[in-house]
This record gives sequence, C-alpha cells and structure tokens, in this order.
Amino acid sequence: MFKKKKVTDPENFTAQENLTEEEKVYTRQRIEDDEELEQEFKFSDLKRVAKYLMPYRSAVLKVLVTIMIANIAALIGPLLTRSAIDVVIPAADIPRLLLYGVLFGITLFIIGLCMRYRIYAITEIGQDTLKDMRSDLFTHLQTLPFSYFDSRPHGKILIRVVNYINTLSDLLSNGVINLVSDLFSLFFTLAIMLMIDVRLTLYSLALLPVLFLLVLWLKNSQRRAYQQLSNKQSTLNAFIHESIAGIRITQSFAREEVNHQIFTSISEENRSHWMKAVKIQFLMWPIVENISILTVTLIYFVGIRQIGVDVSTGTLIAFVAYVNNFWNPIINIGNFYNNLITASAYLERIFETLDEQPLIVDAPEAQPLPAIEGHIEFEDVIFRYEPGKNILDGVSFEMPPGKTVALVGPTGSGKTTIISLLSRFYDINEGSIKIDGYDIRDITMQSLRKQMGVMLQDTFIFSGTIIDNIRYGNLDATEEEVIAAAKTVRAHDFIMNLKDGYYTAVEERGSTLSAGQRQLIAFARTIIANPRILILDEATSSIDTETEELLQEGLQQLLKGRTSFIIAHRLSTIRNSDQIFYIEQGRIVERGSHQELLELRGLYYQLYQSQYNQLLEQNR
Ligand SMILES: Nc1ncnc2c1ncn2[C@@H]1O[C@H](COP(=O)(O)OP(=O)(O)OP(=O)(O)O)[C@@H](O)[C@H]1O
Repeated sequence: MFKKKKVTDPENFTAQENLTEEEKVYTRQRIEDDEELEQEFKFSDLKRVAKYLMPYRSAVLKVLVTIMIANIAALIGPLLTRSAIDVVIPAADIPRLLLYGVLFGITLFIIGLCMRYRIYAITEIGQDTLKDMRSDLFTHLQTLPFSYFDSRPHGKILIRVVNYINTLSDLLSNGVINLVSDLFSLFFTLAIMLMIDVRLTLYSLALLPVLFLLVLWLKNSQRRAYQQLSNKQSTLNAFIHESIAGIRITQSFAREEVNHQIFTSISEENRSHWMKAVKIQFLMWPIVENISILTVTLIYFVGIRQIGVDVSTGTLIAFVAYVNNFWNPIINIGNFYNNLITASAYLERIFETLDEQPLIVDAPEAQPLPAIEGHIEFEDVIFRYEPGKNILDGVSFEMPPGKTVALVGPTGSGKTTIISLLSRFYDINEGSIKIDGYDIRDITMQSLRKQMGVMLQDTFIFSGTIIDNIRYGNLDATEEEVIAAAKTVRAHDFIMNLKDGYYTAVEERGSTLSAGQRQLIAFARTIIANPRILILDEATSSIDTETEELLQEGLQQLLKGRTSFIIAHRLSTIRNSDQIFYIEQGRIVERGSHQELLELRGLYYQLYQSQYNQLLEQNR
C-alpha cells in the first residue's frame, strides 16, 4: 500500500496503517486528505464489470456476430488483391478484374454497415451498463450509516457516483466488446498469414515480445499516475461542493479571495497530475505504432529480397495488408489495456464504495415491529461515536406511551445523540433500547422508522414543490390531507401567499423560504406521517414568538397521544412536557416535571432563571 499522503498539518495526521479496524471505520477524512491507494490491479474488478454486461448478453452476442462478419469481409480484400496482381492483371482478364472490383466494393459496404450497427449497439450497451452500475451505487449509498457520511467530505462521495462512473463509459462501451472482436480478428488474420507464408508470419511476430515488455514496464507508473489523479480530482470536487454548500458563510466572512487561492492551488495540482498521467498514457500509442511500422518495414525488407525466389508481388502486398490487419487489433488491445489501467484506478473506488458494509443492518431474524403504543425504555445505554470517548455514559429512563419528555442541557451534552439512537441511526455500544418491550436491534429498521416522526435541527427541503415536500412524510396523502396537515401546524396561510400556493417550486435546502417557513413545512411533513413516536430537535428555534404561539396550538394537537421527545432551548416549549431530563456530559443528572425541577433548585432551575431573566431583559 502506498503511504497515505497528507497535505496539511502533519502532527494531526494519523497513519492509517497504525489504526485498529474499529478506529479505521471512524477515521475522518478531510478535503485535502488523499484516499488510500491499493497498489495491485485486481482482475476480480474486471470480472465484476463483466457481470454488469450479463443482462445484455444477447445484445453483446449480436454485436460480436456483426463484428465477425466485418472481420471476415475485411480478410477477403487482400486475397482479391493478391489474385488480381499475380493472376488476373498479367492475364489481362478484364471481366474478372471488374468482378473483383465489385466484390471488393461489396466487402467495403458490408464492413461499413457492420461498423455503423456496432457503434450504435455498443454505445447503447455501455450506457445501459453504466446506468445499472450507477443505480447500484446510489442504492447502496442510501443504506450506508451516518458514520460513513460523517467521516468524509460529501464531494468525495459525489464524484464516485457521477464522474468516476462516467470514466468507465469507454471501457464498457468499446473496450470489453472490442476486446473479444479483436481477439477473433487477431486469430483469423494469424491463421491466414500462416497459410500464405510461415516465414513472413514469423518475421511479423518478431517485435511482439518487445511490445509486451514495454507495456509491462509502463503499467505500474500509469496506474499509479491515474490513482493520484483520481485523488486530486476527488479533492477538487470536495472543495467545490463544500464551497457551494457554504457560500453564505464564505460571503459573510468575505473569504472569497482565500477560497480562490485554495481553489487555484488544488486546481493546479489537478492539472499537473493530469498532464503527468496523460504523458504516460500517450507513450503507449507511439510505441505500438512504431513497432507496427518497423514490422512492415521488416516484411518489405525480407519480402522484396525474396520476390521472384519464393514470394510473389501479390503475396507480398497481400501480406503487408494482413500485417496491418494483424497490428490493428494489437493496437486496439493495447489501447484497451491502457484504458483498463486508467479505469482500474476509478473502478477500485467504485467497488470500494459498493463493498462498504452498512454498519447497521437488520438482524437475521429481525421481525417487523407491530403497531406500537410508544412505550420507551433506555437501560444503561453507553454510546460513543469514536473509540475512547463515551458520549452517552449510562443513560436509563422509561417513558410511558403518549407522554412528552423534554431534553435540556448544555450544548454538546448528548441530547441529539439520545434521539438519534432511538431511530437506530447508530448502534449503541452497551445497554439496550426497547420500544414496547422490543429491543430495537431485534426489529427491522424500516418498521421502526416508519412509526417515528423525526424533525431534526437542520430542516431539509428537497427540490420540488411545497406539496411534494409535505408528502415526503406519506407519499399516498391526498391533496386535502396535505392541506389539513398544513392547517394544523399553521403553515397553510403562508403557503397560500406564495406564488403558486402548494405547487410553488422550492429549491434544494429551501433557500427561497425563511427558516421558520421551512420548519412549518417540516411540521406538516411530520404530522402527515402520523407517527406514534415524535422527535422534535430544536424544532421551534427559528420561529418567531408570534408564529410559535400559532404553532403551539398545532403542536399540542400533534403531540396528543404520541410519545414525544422535544429538544428545545425555549422554556415555553418545554414547560408543558410531562417530564424534563437535564442532560450533562452524557448523563441524565436531573429529571422531573417543570415544577419538581424548579423546587429542586438545581441545574434546571439555574437554566430557567437565566432564560427567564433574559426574557425580562428583552421585554424591558
Ligand atoms: N457524528 C458525530 N461524530 C462524532 N462526534 C459527534 C457526532 N455528533 C455529535 N458528536 C459529539 O457528541 C457530543 C454530543 O453531541 P449532541 O449533538 O448529542 O449534543 P447536543 O446536546 O444535542 O448539543 P446541541 O444542544 O448543541 O445540539 C458532542 O461532543 C459532539 O461533538
């Protein structure tokens, strides 16, 4: 394995090879971190690519037959030429010469027709295969745990699904199929050459070992160059992706100039690695061309000296045509090999992603969770995102169905973590979490998550319309149900004021909506899913006091009869909860109703006092 190269602060760099398996899973990659490189080219990767062609085998077969017809037609031409030069022209047999001309024309027509079909069919097969591979990659990505996405820049994931797959286009559309056809044509041509003249055939093969050695010599440096190039492309993509996602912050802090400098330097690295890789790749083609020209020269050299002895002029001319026929597939196979080496650098990344195991999978005997009431039990739960640092340190509680619990506490104390564990976004390290007595590791994740409504801090709006976004919670909901849900959470009025009402188009992340509006939409999305367990993380933080008052009413409707967890910093939201847990450093240090905790005069009391005073200040 090559050593992982790090561009930034070397002190922060942890060499991958010194890490345990568990640590490797959690090691984070930064934008400028290069991904690890496998040195050996794996032929199994090629087999996996071939598997993607299997569904299209009948189309592949048709193309191969077409290619064989074209090859056979191409072999006839030189035979006609030989006979014309050696026999027909000396005999001045004009009708036969004309016939040969027509036959030659027909072979060219057949070749043209076959090539036209081949180009179209091969492109179609290639694109279909790419589509399948991309779809597999995308589907697989959706099953991967949050930790996978937490541990690397998203741009580095994106480039695998889009660009790396595209680089395989040529390999799949032309490469694999042409390889078979080139091997056929090589075999046929060689057979005819041997039939015509064994000695000249052996001269034609004389330089092949030189080519073979050169290709082997180039292979490793070419592969390494493309692996490094793919790393640089990945870094560039990650930087661009992050810059777009963070554009507001960039502009607010006037960081454009600095970002531009970083971009220029990454871009320059990309360019120089590209040039290096291409230089090595393009060494191959002139080498093959030169060897083929040298071979033809050799044949002329030997052949002309033998003319009149045991080689006829027609044989020599036909032979040279066959030598070209023979070298064409070799050049193609050389190019294929070249493409393969290039593509293998990308294939490795694609298959690495496909082989990434979802950390959280349904247990083999996992049962679907039946319709639940919403009884929740945490028993001595210990959890860490990374080895060595417990984020939750023995959390235990029991929640009867239909009750509301509010989680409060300092930032970073573990509130969001508790609710993430409930949806089994991460697996706990010790203890158990039970819903209606079912350990959540013994039930299917889908059946668990379907009965939960989660509203996270970062309300995500998908590109589409408002109605699409609300329907995300329940794809079968009718328009009336969507409107009713929006009315309950008081989103209806603002939606009706938009240009096209419920059919107003919104962009990804909902940048055309205010933060409060985005949250109202998320409320509607959650209510329409009608979950038994409700999780609201800071859900009301961006809603102004007036809107929040409106929303409280809807929220109470939403909470009714559901077991609910609310993480809110606003006391107005949590005061009505049945239970309040004060979380500090991954432990529940105080629990009780609002009144009980005030009487305790502990941490919650202090929090309440400080917020209460703040409110008084604001209202003064
Ligand atoms: N994906 C993650 N990977 C590693 N550490 C994480 C991850 N998410 C959170 N943490 C760490 O876990 C701790 C608890 O985070 P959590 O988000 O649960 O806190 P919180 O109480 O919800 O905070 P806040 O009130 O600021 O939202 C923090 O120290 C945080 O740095």
